[in-house]
Amino acid sequence: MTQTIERLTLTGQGQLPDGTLLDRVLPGEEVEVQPDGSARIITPVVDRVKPPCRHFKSCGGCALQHASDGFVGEWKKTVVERALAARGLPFPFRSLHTSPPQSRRRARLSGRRTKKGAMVGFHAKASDALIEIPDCQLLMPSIMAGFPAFEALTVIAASRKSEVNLTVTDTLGGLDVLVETERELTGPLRIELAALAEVHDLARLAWNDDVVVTRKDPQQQFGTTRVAPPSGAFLQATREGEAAMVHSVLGAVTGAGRIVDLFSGAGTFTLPLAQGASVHAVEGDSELLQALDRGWRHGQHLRPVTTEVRDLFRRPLEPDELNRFDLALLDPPRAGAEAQVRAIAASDLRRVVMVSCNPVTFARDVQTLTEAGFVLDQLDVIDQFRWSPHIEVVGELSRP
Ligand SMILES: C[S@@+](CC[C@H](N)C(=O)[O-])C[C@H]1O[C@@H](n2cnc3c(N)ncnc32)[C@H](O)[C@@H]1O
Repeated sequence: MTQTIERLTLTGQGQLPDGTLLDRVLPGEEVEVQPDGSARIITPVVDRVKPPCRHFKSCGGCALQHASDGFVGEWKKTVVERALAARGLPFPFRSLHTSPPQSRRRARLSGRRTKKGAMVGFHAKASDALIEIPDCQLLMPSIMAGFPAFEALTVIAASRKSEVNLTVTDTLGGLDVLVETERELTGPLRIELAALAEVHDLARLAWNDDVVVTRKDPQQQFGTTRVAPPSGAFLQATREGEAAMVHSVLGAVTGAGRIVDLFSGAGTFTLPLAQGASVHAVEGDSELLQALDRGWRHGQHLRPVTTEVRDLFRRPLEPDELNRFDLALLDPPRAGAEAQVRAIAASDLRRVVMVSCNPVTFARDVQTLTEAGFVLDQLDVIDQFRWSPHIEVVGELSRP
């Protein structure tokens, strides 16, 4: 029976009128559901394109390679617009950034031992099956060139029964690799791993919570300042996406001399902001703040930066603490910043910039602010997780 795809869900799956969810389809397409639950496309829409990566059908790393960039961009905009409309909020869209192919600078890969050696890749969607990705179109070429090292590490770290996780990050010094494994780090193993890092020219190699060797500074460039975040630390997914977000944030803070950067991480926004304003960076992870502080101390021509380790879900900055600043920037995790936003609503702050990776919690938090007199003035949509359903936004809010 031929049926028509009604819409895409937030996970990028196509939905039929009876609620059935299908992968790799687009709204308006006529399909037949196959006995294995996959879709046979009967009538494609014009937005359908040939997936650029040959692994797309099997690999779970991408969900939307069958759609044109134009379609994906419009769809991501619509997801944000609908999340805001559901709360009666406007969608003052200004710009859309889409990161290019082969630009992802951080990835969490899985590795497994095989009879011949090891395989490293992404999992198939919702499956234990591991897919090798020699022609991946997502990851930076520098990460693709690191696969011999990842495989050699997997041979050491994994057993035939257990998988290992490899968090790999492209840094200014080369690849930074964190191996998460059940195998314990012993003295002889440490020597073996240090030699492996040498052979493969890794910048840094960490084994669970231990840094085995730092051969080159695993730094990132935040504005004019270089920071070496801890192994496996959060980092915006692409340099291009980060640049677009920093550009939006800097454009939104004109004239603000004292800024509080909430959920600051290792200083992605703090340090570019510190080129023109004094910044108080607040974050729950002390190692990230130590890295930020070290970067600031080595930076040049920066205004004062202070740091504070604080759980902003349990102990948000109170209104009297917020009133010391001209503007608050927030970049919370997916759960949003409910408690912190309530405190901002009750403060005297008149300018807020919100960065978010979840349109649903973003809309909830914006609503709290608009109920306290704020207006969402403009919004930039950032697609740095290309070909995935993830969306980032930067919103600028003010109140008279
Ligand atoms: C989306 S990241 C943004 C980090 C930074 N702004 C950046 O762009 O690199 C969210 C940050 O919130 C921090 N975080 C998560 N839960 C927190 C909490 N309850 N209190 C304070 N910080 C928290 C994480 O450690 C992480 O650095």
